[in-house]
Amino acid sequence: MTELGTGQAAHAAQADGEVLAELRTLRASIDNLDAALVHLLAERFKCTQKVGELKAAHSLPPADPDREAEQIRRLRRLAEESQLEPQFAEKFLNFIVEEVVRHHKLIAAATKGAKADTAG
Ligand SMILES: C=C(O[C@@H]1C=C(C(=O)O)C=C[C@H]1O)C(=O)O
Repeated sequence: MTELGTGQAAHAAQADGEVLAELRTLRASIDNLDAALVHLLAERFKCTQKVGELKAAHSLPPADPDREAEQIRRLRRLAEESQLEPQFAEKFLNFIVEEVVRHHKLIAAATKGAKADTAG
């Protein structure tokens, strides 16, 4: 490898500095977006917790496949419009819904147990 002249070395160091500055700026935005995602997910889970309690109280099934299919169709369309891979949007929703349904099953079991206890 050839040695860089003083001018070239200074130029390379400046370019590195600019690259690092851009990386830092982009990462600051990524950190803000990740924080927003966590907050959005926390709010979503607060809603789904209430849905789970409502369903358990009225003996409704924990999962609703028709509703899920409708949500997938909608999110795939929104993803396409936003230049996000629809397949990724579908996978992401399925990942969240799977966790929600797991919670709903636990709530249903706990509600059943509590009813059985009070039935004496
Ligand atoms: C939240 C619900 O329960 C489940 C979870 C869903 C979700 O996380 O969006 C959607 C449908 C159901 O399988 C619901 O029925 O609305």
